[in-house]
Amino acid sequence: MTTAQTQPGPPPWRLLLGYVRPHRWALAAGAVLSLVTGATGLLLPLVARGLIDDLAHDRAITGALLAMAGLVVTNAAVGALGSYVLRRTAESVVLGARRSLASYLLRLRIPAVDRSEPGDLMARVTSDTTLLREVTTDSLVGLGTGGLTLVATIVLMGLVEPVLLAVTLAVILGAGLVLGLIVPRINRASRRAQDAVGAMGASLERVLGALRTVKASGAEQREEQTLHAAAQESWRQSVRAAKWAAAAGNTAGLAMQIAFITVLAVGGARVATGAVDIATLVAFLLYVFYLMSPIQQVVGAITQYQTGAAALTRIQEALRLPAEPPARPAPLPSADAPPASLAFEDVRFRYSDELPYVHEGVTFAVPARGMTAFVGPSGAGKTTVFSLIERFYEPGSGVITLDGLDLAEWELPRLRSAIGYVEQDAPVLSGSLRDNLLLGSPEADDTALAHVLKTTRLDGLVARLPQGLDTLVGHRGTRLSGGERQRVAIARALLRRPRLLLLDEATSQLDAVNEAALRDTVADVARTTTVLVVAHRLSTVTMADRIVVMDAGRVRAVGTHRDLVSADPLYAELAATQFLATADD
Ligand SMILES: Nc1ncnc2c1ncn2[C@@H]1O[C@H](COP(=O)(O)OP(=O)(O)OP(=O)(O)O)[C@@H](O)[C@H]1O
Repeated sequence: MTTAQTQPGPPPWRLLLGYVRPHRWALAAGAVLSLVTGATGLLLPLVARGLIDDLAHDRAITGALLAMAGLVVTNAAVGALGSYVLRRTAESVVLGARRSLASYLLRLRIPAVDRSEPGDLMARVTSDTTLLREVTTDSLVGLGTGGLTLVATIVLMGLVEPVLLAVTLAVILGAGLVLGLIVPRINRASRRAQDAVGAMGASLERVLGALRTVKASGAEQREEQTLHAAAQESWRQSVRAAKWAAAAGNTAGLAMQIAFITVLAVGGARVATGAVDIATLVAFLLYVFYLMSPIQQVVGAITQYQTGAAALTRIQEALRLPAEPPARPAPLPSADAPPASLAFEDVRFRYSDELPYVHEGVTFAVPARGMTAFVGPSGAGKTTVFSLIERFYEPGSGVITLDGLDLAEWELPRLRSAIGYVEQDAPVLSGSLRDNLLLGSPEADDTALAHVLKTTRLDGLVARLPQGLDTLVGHRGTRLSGGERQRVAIARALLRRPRLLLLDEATSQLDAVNEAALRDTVADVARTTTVLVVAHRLSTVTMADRIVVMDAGRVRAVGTHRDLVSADPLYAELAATQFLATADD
């Protein structure tokens, strides 16, 4: 995915702190509860010593027993509570990351979506965010509690014997340098492992999105190889990360052993010269022993953080993709809203800097009300006209106006709420028929719904289905026929009572009866609103009020069917050869 090629941003921990900040008090409470659990654990030996003492001196042991029982119960209860609070906080951090990322992805600009793999984006929301869970608990809390203990122990060691502390710190510093070499390797391997998970998500999405074609092409085995290769790569990199993490843990352990031996040697020499007494050396060695646990904890936190940092970087990359500004949804046009007028003025546009221009100076004007058909050879830039009207892309130069106002001046939700758009492949979303119809107008009442079902001739289908409007249509509407999907898409757009209807006509899929009915519906709609159709049928163009003929990114002629057949050779040729004439033409 090309998000991986975006500029490096701020360090990932900043993003993590952003997600953790709303939960900082819960996290601190969890950390304090963990410390209290540790402290109550440390008290137990003392109470046990008192109990043995009481037994030896023939004293009543009830008090000591009660104290012990109380401590055990408190330790267990506080421990459980602490662990619950920490896990809950970690889940809340994951939730926050998922929500912000999901909201951001919905606002992505279409060019960013064009360059991304949906499966990889999905992996960033589902898999990468999950890794924040361990980072929050193990890394942050481990670093906090382990770091505090470490500093406290080092301060005490300094008070006991500064020279031996210097020796210990020198060994720790050496280990730190080795860790400095290992840690980036864990980060790199984790990053590659997560990228491979993303690649696997992308491959899965590609295969499952077109499983019928994959099967029909007998391509299962090749696709399987791609999926396996991604899974294998993730395994390989995770194993590599595990290898380096183990090396880091062992380096810390080894460093402590070396520190212990060095302190013993240097301390022994100092005892021999009388610089320190033997009791100081023993006390210092005990501290070196105590140092082990917080150091392991801090190193564990750092290595754990590397996996999280790799995930955070991937999340950050997705959050840096170009997105539309956040905006409140706009209300749909009222029933008496006037139809919109539209104009393109010398519009030049290309999909990206490396690609040739699709529009090389497109100019046309469409008055409010009536039907305008766009025709032209495949690839002439007709659908692109619609994409620019919806502001999925911005023109390189020239002006597009709706109601005389530059599209750039329109608030995006208000612009889109004025438009009903039926894409050529009429996408239907998984869910019920009702969900699909109400997608763009959740407030539409039953009367409006019934009316639209009738005009798009879906009423018969709904009546036939046992669950009626609540029938599930399957992933991408696979349980509907192509023609039904088309009519659902048109019904969805009509329910919005658009001031401008954009209809990218499918090249096939409607039978003659339904097509004639829809043609009547569109003609009806065009009496009250502005309708733009990318036309592939002669029956559509013959009823259009005006036809815009596009070729090679320019408008070559505008007129009625009758005018153009005689005036424009390309149109005459298209009319004769390319339009799909229907039974009743
Ligand atoms: N998202 C995109 N990224 C890059 N190029 C694109 C994109 N969409 C379309 N194109 C290219 O832009 C050109 C115009 O496409 P457009 O879909 O507007 O053509 P069209 O006239 O509607 O064609 P058809 O009648 O076949 O639907 C084509 O050459 C196409 O390959």
